[in-house]
Amino acid sequence: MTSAGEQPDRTVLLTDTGERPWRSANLYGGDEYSAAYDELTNALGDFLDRLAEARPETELIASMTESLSELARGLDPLAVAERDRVFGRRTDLVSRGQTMSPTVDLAEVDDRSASGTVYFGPYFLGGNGAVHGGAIPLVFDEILGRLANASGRPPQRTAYLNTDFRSITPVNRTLTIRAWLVSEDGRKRVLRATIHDQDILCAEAEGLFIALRPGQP
Ligand SMILES: CCCCCCCCCCCC(=O)SCCNC(=O)CCNC(=O)[C@H](O)C(C)(C)COP(=O)(O)OP(=O)(O)OC[C@H]1O[C@@H](n2cnc3c(N)ncnc32)[C@H](O)[C@@H]1OP(=O)(O)O
Repeated sequence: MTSAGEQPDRTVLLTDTGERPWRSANLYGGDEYSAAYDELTNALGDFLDRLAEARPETELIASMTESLSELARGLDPLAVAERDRVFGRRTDLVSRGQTMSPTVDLAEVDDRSASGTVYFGPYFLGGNGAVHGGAIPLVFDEILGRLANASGRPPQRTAYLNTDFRSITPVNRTLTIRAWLVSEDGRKRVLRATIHDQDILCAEAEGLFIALRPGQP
């Protein structure tokens, strides 16, 4: 633990270029708008990570609060209907243009499986170096949801998502994530996923996804 005033050890957090591992190469090949939006969500995620690590003085807290409030006020008149929003809807971006869950960077994806990496920064810390137990199902829902919805399948919703925490999931490490289709029966699709820290199984999950009927919300 770092006391107030000391610099936290960033050596495990940053690459030699000074970038956080999960903040690099975030494009699958999007357009200029996507690239700009990606930069925005990267900056926001980076801010959240640094805020989570910091112990600012009262004066800085007040000044950051004012800056953030001003930015929020600037966005107020720009609110649009859900279908027209950008946040979380950019499938051409590795992050999907969102900061709610850590970026799941999928290197291999086919109709039945997906694998890649995930990196939980300090924002996702639960305690004692372990990722918050709520953030892990979030990532499983993200990868299983993407796989369930892949390859032109009708939109799916998660009916259940059962997670087993097998050992702590460490923050600030690049972890391996895998997901695969287990079975398909009419509208029901069962998928499983794992997160590993090298050869250590951190967590695993099973999800049931149901294909929505036309008009079903
Ligand atoms: C930009 C894009 C990015 C894309 C990338 C996006 C990534 C993120 C994806 C996130 C996805 C989500 O989190 S979605 C948000 C979280 N989930 C939800 O809010 C879902 C809330 N629940 C529902 O809406 C509903 O319960 C449904 C749709 C799941 C099911 O309702 P339904 O359509 O009426 O179907 P129903 O007849 O009840 O069930 C169909 C069959 O499934 C079985 N079944 C249903 N629920 C269960 C259950 N919990 N456990 C066992 N079995 C179940 C039934 O017994 C039945 O079996 P049988 O009798 O036929 O054998």
